[in-house]
Amino acid sequence: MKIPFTKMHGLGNNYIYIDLFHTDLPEERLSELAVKMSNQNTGIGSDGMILIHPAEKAEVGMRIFNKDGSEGMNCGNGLRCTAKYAYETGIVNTKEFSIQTKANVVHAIVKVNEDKEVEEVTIDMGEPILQREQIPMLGETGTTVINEPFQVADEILHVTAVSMGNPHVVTMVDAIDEAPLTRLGSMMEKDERFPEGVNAEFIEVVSDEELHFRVWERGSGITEACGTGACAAVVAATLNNKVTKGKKVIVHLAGGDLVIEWKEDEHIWMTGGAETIASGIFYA
Ligand SMILES: N[C@@H](CCC[C@H](N)C(=O)O)C(=O)O
Repeated sequence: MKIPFTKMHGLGNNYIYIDLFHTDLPEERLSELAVKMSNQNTGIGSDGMILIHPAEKAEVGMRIFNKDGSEGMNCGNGLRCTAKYAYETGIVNTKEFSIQTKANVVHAIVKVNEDKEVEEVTIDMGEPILQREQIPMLGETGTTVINEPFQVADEILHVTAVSMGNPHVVTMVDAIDEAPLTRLGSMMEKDERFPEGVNAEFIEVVSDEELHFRVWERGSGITEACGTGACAAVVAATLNNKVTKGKKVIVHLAGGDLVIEWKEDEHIWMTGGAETIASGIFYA
C-alpha cells in the first residue's frame, strides 16, 4: 500500500499527516500504521499520525494517533498544523474556519504572508473541563482537582487536573530543569487513578505572564511541545492563583513558545507556529 504523507511540526511536536480528502485508509489499519510510521528506524519517525478528513460538523476534521497507536481525542499542535495544511492546499479558502476533533469543534484563524503561506495560527480551543469524573480521574464525584496531594513512587506531588478534551495533570515545580519528567512521567501516564491514562506536565511559573513547561505525553513519552498541555498549564496556573484570567501568558516549551489566554468567557485561545517538514510516499 502506498500512502502519500506530509510531515509537519508545531514547536517540534511532529506528526505524519495523511490527507483523507484525497486518500483512503482502512479504519482497521490506522493504529498499526501510526506505530509503523512513527518508528525512527523502520518508518518516518514522529510523535504519531494525524488524519485530516471531511467532517460532519466542521469544514475540516482531525484525528490524532499517538506513537504507540492509541487514539487521542485532541491535539493543539496538530490543530495548528491541520489549519496550515487545509489553507495552503485549498481544502478551505477562508482565513477563518472550523475544525472538528473527537473532543469538540474549534475555530481556527490563520495568519498568511505575501507568498500565501500560513505563518501563525490562532485557535479558540473552547472551554477546559475541570470536573474530576470528566477528566477522568478517580475520587469523589463532583469535585475538582486543584493542588491535590498525589503520591508517585516515593514522592508526594501537588497536582491540578484539567481536560482539554484529553486528560492532563499539571505539577508546579521550583525549577523546570529539575522537573522529574524521565523519572515519574511514565508512572504518572499509567497511574490507575487516571483510568484513560494522562498527559503529565511540569511547569515553573516565572511571572503572571510567563511560564516554563515540559511534558510527558500519553502514548508518545517526552515530546518537544504539547498544545493542549500548554492550555491546561495556564488553566492550572490560574486556578492556583499564579496567573490572572484574561491575561495572555507566554508558555516556553522545549521546542518554542505559545501564547495562551484563558478569557473571561471561559474559552482558551492558543497562538503559535506550524511548519511543514517534508512530503512523500510511505510504503506500508
Ligand atoms: N501533542 C498533542 C496531544 C496529543 C495527544 C495526547 N498525547 C493524548 O493522548 O491525549 C498536543 O499538542 O496537544
